[in-house]
Amino acid sequence: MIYQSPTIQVELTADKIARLCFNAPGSVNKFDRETLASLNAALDVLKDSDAKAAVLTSGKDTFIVGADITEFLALFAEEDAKLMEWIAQANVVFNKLEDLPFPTVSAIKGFALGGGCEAILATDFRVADTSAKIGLPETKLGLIPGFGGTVRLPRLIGADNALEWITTGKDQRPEDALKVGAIDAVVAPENLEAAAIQMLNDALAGKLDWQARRARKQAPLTLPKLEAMMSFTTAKGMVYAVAGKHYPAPMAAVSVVEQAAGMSRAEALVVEHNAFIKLAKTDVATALIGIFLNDQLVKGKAKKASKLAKDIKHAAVLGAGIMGGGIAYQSASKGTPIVMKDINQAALDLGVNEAAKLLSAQVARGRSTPDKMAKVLNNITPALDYAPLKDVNVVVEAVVENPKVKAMVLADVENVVADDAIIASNTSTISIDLLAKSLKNPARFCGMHFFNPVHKMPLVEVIRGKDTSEETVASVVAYASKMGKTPIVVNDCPGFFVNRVLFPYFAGFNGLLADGGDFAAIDKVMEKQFGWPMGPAYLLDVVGLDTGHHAQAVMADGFPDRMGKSDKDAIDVMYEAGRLGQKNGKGFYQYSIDKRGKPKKDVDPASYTMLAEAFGAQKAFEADEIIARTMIPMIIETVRCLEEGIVASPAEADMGLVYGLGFPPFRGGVFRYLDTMGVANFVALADKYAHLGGLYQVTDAMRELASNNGSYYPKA
Ligand SMILES: NC(=O)c1ccc[n+]([C@@H]2O[C@H](COP(=O)([O-])OP(=O)(O)OC[C@H]3O[C@@H](n4cnc5c(N)ncnc54)[C@H](O)[C@@H]3O)[C@@H](O)[C@H]2O)c1
Repeated sequence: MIYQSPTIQVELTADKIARLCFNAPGSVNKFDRETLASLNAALDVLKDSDAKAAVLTSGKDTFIVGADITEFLALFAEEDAKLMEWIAQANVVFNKLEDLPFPTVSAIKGFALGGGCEAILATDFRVADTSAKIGLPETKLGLIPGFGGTVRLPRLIGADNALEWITTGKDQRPEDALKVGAIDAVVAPENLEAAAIQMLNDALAGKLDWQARRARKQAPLTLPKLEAMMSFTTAKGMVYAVAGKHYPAPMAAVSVVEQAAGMSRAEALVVEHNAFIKLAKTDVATALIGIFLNDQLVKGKAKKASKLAKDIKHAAVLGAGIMGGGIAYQSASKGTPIVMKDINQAALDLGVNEAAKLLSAQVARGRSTPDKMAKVLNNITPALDYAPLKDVNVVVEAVVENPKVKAMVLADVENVVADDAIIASNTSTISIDLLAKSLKNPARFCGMHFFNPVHKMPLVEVIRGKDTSEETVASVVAYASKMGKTPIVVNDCPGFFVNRVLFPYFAGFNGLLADGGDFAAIDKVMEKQFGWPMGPAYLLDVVGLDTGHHAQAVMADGFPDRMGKSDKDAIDVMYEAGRLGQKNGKGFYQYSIDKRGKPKKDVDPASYTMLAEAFGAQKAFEADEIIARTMIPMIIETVRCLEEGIVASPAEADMGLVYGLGFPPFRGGVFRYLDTMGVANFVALADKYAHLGGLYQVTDAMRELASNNGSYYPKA
């Protein structure tokens, strides 16, 4: 051993080949400050050793997952000079690696992402095994690569390919990385190090020109002027169309590569550093990094829960409708066989057909095989009676949203399943404590609230009733995770968490319409400016105005002071006119089917006439007022949920909003949004609208936090 630290060990073989192994304590390697410092020291030792060549490898299942994102928020809060010092020092280390006086190769398995990818770019050669996933995901965090990724990658694989990698941030499969020349070989895992060392021996024997390789990475990009102009202009157009105005990092990446194209390595790195620092200070980067960290926290909680969880080997779902069919598909495709029970053969056929359709689409896109598809379908057992449920570990009830039907079904189920089987309900509005009354053993019962469409929406709300046992909660959390979903645990209340905060937002929207607002104009502001995937009118049409109408009544019942209403609102107008939304082709908008068979939305003069009859002449509202009047009620209700312990932390609330409702990720969620604008500024804004009613009244605790200049997330 010629060098050893807690994160890196270097040994020299008899042939004088140095083996630099990243092997940090814990499950993965990452570039935290300690590892960077250690790499620096290891390279100093190597440089002065009698090594003839070096291979970089990992003692873990993966190579290096990237920089340590948990260090980012505190680091980025430092002043520019400090941040520049950190990034410049990191680049001294990566340059040192690239400039070693002998050939180098990376032996890559599993993830080599972000800083991990930038490390392999600094070696002369790269060999990956079939498990490798390589990429530069920094733009997904609102950043660009900062350890030379924007400099080395374009010089290695060409500007077009590099921009695609960097602006999409996607992991690349080894065969795709090989195709563009990002790596030099793909081998079976058992041959990885031998193949890497063979490459070094070939370089030492003069069969591979490692110096020429190195020189190319350090020289300016050779692109004819016209071609360069075309290439960067096209990239900018495409990137803007995909990323949009709210996500500046991908565009910044294109500009950096363009600006640095004719520069030496040293000059190009300075361009990269400056752009990195600018992005690191944006609210967007803070929000996206915050989401990453919150996601880790939620996943950590789920992992902890799995220790207390029952092993779910076999599941059942009651109801083969929109939700039941989706739940069956999701469970089966993630490896938990499921019985799908309905009272109606036609519904069962439809459920199985829907699953088959989703699977065929995956096969067509090359994401699955007919073999796998058959296996998943075999994992779904349609049933018209309860007999096949007697051995399942969990039952998810997803029958019609009717308390009486649900009570009956739950009681029946409890009589059929094993004593220790868990029973969950996918109800969207009915109190879990109320439903629990129909069970003999309410400890084994909780809510498991999926979102529509189940296969796409990442969130599952797990609702703890007052009698639910921790083992039940943990088991349902573990089952949701196994289904590939992100579970957050909330306490029981009308609307649970997500719908409880959504309906105040709809109330704000209704208020605007009652004052003459134009729903299409409101949708435009909320989509284009605030960043929601759909504005409130469109969302109501997609959810269904019957569902919206019903849920609104449940919320009014639960929170009469704030959500009770005496006047007819726009939801009532649409519902009473039989305009149920997308499902019957008419809601706020009207719908037809386009050439590709997708629903197409158009403005319908009839709905304007109806709204004008109910609320009088139209009035134009400024974008700021539209945002304030819809968002203030949602924000205050979210805060109330935290204060009442419905949701456990700002992090989980924000993940619920982002994953369950599509809250704009670049804003990070309600609590991040509040911290970014300043709680005091929000309170002042809400006070301006306080005359609009209870939903606009901030809580005492918010006011106190504002006066103490406090925040919901710890200040970095
Ligand atoms: N659709 C959504 O967007 C959505 C979202 C989240 C939660 N939910 C909730 O999920 C549940 C189901 O909603 P859906 O939209 O799938 O409804 P749906 O009407 O599409 O399906 C309900 C199914 O239940 C079946 N059913 C009725 N009584 C039954 C019984 N006794 N035993 C077995 N099956 C029975 C019906 O035949 C039908 O196939 C509801 O509680 C709803 O509130 C719906």
